[in-house]
Amino acid sequence: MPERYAAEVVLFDLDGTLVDTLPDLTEAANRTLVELGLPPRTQGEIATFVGQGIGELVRRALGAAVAADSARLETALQVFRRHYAQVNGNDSRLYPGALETLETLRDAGRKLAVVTNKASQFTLPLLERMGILSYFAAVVSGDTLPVKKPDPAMLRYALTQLGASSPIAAVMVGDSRNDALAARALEMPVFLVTYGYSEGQPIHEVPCTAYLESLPEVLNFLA
Ligand SMILES: O=C(O)COP(=O)(O)O
Ligand SMILES: [Mg+2]
Repeated sequence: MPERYAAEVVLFDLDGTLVDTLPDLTEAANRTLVELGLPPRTQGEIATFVGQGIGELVRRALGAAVAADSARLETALQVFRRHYAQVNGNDSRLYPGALETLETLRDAGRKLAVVTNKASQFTLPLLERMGILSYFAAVVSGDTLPVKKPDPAMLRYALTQLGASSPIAAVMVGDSRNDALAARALEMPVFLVTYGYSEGQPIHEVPCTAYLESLPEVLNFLA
């Protein structure tokens, strides 16, 4: 029997954990690259660029040489925002079991929050479009605070918003080292899904409380 955690709060990462956003991120990135006269990227490449927000995604997609030109980088970011606003959600899908997991947690009286490095202009419409916005009592996005994960401030902010008594009363569920480092800085248990993006790093190299092959497995760890 695994150890069980009496979490009053469950914090969820978004991209690669709740929702497979890679098709739309790839489409927006490639529309951006083509518009700028640069070669498109494969979905596999883009997967390794996701995790630290759209600024990092665009910088990595451009490549180091082009991204070193700050004016081009800024233009590319604006172009990406325009394209992603158009496609955000078109081909994104909830991962198997995500909806059922949120339902079960809510029905058990736990408070849920999204803590994502995705910019808020994209986070809220995506949650709405996936039909899951109403499950969350708080949504902390990549531009809500001056810092992003792995800085633990985003998690702390979510706990404050939910009125959680302490980080020990919460667990985090994510797909990358950014999630793991942020949670571990607060000594919060952290579960990593093995189907996400993990910025191209083998997920089993990232220390965590336990790995989840599917989202509903988190229920086995909650008291
Ligand atoms: O926007 C990103 O790069 C990743 O977002 P996430 O924190 O929901 O994985
Ligand atoms: Mg993620």
